[in-house]
This record gives sequence, C-alpha cells and structure tokens, in this order.
Amino acid sequence: MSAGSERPTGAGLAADLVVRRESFDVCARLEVPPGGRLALLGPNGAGKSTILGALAGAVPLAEGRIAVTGGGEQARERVLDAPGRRSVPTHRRGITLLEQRPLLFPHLDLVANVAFGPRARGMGRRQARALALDWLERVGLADRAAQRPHRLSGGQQQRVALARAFAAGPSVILLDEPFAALDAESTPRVRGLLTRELARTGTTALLVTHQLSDAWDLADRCVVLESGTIRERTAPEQIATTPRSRFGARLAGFGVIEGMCAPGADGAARPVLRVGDALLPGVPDPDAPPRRGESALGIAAPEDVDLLPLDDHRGRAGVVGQVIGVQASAGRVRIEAENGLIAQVSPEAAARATGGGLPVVGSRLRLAPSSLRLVQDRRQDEAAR
Ligand SMILES: Nc1ncnc2c1ncn2[C@@H]1O[C@H](COP(=O)(O)OP(=O)(O)OP(=O)(O)O)[C@@H](O)[C@H]1O
Repeated sequence: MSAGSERPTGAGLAADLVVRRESFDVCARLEVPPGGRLALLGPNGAGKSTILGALAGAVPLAEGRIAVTGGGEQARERVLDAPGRRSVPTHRRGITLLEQRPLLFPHLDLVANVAFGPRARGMGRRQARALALDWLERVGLADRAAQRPHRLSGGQQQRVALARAFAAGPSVILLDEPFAALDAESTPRVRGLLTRELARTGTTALLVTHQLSDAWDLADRCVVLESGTIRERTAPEQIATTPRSRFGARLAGFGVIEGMCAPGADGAARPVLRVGDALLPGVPDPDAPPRRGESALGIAAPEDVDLLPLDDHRGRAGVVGQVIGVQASAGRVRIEAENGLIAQVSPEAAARATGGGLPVVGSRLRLAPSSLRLVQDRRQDEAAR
C-alpha cells in the first residue's frame, strides 16, 4: 500500500469555542474547509496552545462546539464537543497533534513508532508496518527503521514525528510550532517536507507559529489571537502588507500606536488618532475603519515615522516615546519606542532629534508619523456577531 493511499477523505473543522483560563477566557470561532490550512498567530500566552488542546480533546470546553465537517455536496458534521454532549475522546477524533518536540516512544523502534497510529486504528500488523516503512522512506529515514529514537538528531526525530502524524491518517493535523525546537540546518528540510506532504495529502491543518514566513509558506488563511480573542482574520500575505492588529503589525515590522479615534480639527471629515494630548493625522483603513469615540490603532511603516526634537510641537503631530531599542545599520537607524512606534531614519536625522549622536535606550524622543493607517480596535468575533 502506498503512503498516499492512507490519505483521509476531505474533512474540515468548525469550532466556536470558549475555554476558561485564569486571566481571561479564550474564545475563538474557527472554520477551516476540507484541505484548508489556517495559521494561528499571536504573542506568548495569547491562548494558541489552549485552542489546539481543546480541538485535540485535551482541554475541556466551557462553552461552544467543535465539529469536523465532511467535504463535497453531502456535507456532514461530526460533533466532537458541545454543551450537554459527551466529548469524543482524543484518540477517536481523527485529529493529530504534532508538537514542538517530537514525543516519540523511546522503547519502540522507528517503524513501530510510525505504525502505532494505524495499529491503534485497527490496521493489521503487516499492513501497518508496510505503511510505516513507506512513510519513513518519504521522510528519508527508511534505513534507520530498526533504530530507537535516541540514536537520531532532533531534526531527524521531528521527521519521524511527522511521518507518524501523517501515517495515522488524520482528518485534521494540528501543528504546534513544529520548527521551534529545530536548528537552522534542520528547519528548511522539515519545513519542505511538511509543505510537500500537506499539499500532497490535502490534509486540513491548523498551524501555530510565531513566524510570518511559516504562515506564508504553509497556510492560506491566518488569524491573530491576542489575550484569548481573535483580532484579525486575513491572508498571510495581507498581514505582511496591511496588518490590522497590534501583533500582526509588530510581526510584519510596522509600528503601532493605540489611541482614540477623534474628529479632525474643526470637525474635519477625516478623523485623527488622539494619543494623550497629541492628535495624529491618519487615513481610516477602508476595510476596518474606526468609529469616532472608540479605541483605534494607528499603524505606520518605520520609514513613515519622523523624529523631532523633544521641544518641537509642530501641529501637535508628534508623540513622546521612551526609546526601548536602537539598531544602526547601512546608513539607517531604527528606533523603537515604548509607545509602539518605530522610526527608521538617517543618522543625521537621528542626530538632529537628539541634539547630536544616536538616541540611547531610555531617552525620550518625539515621534511624528507622516502617514498613519487608522484601524478599529475590536474583537473580530464581536464584530461578526
Ligand atoms: N493547563 C493550564 N491551566 C490553566 N491555565 C493555563 C494552562 N495552560 C496555559 N494556561 C494559561 O492560559 C493562557 C494561554 O496560554 P497558552 O499556552 O494557550 O498560550 P500560547 O498562545 O500558546 O502561548 P505561547 O506562545 O507562549 O506558547 C495563559 O494565560 C496561560 O497562563
């Protein structure tokens, strides 16, 4: 039997879940069509692993519902978790979790490790072994089939874990930062393998990552999660060019500042961002325009932020920020301030703003964005309901 023939029939994922955590509830509405690939991005502690745990059946739901959906015209739904129903146990969900560290069984050789899933699903010993060997061949480790995991490098072990995950024939594969524990040499190989096998098998996937490049390579859609709520739903390439959340902006290298959307001077049609007593001019994002009187984000590319001397209040267009990072390279100086804005200016401009020399961490500067995109600062699920 070829490894490819074990491919599951197309299944998607539909979840609307609430998990209680001490500091906040993790709430997410996620829909991944059969064969779709969704990246889950967000800062540390945002709730990404909690969501994967809930989908896998390891974390109980407080509210909501998780279902796998069939593809084709007769779309069927299999509910895995919902209030008042007994939750489907982890091993019966058809959902496989690939973690950062390859958690292989140390007492089993590689072929037995990979054959474990198919055997647990009731496949005969010989057939499961042939399938496992096929997968080991695919990940380039067939010649190590009889060895135990401890004889392999971390990258090789992750390739075995990948073979094991796919050999189980999951409807949905959950990938929790699958390259985080790998070095720069192993990462491209494992990433290439994963990209290829996801495309070849058409397995529906949910990927947690901190890298925009992973979302770009492996996902067709992504969501940004902050403090347990979804702040942005978009395509990976859009995050890179037009982010609409704090984390998305930071990930793509933009500066982002929080404020209130206020009417422009003399009630001008174009709103401004009020940050403390500064009024920053901006252009409302056409797809997520902020409402006046509500909190909003101002997002700017570093090259659109100027530095002014502290006592320069021209048009009250600047905001004072404390410097938290300075990087000088190739005739440019990148300055990051604690208020979220990032500026990228020439050394001469930096010297003008500081009165000579480069800014130092802890000093205060006036940052004036010349072009700010104003975006509503609202939970996505709230907006959708
Ligand atoms: N087993 C648990 N019991 C209770 N609270 C937890 C548990 N695991 C995580 N938390 C809390 O839930 C919140 C979300 O954590 P989670 O690990 O899901 O975030 P994450 O986005 O995956 O973070 P990271 O990127 O650091 O892995 C955090 O406040 C965390 O402290």
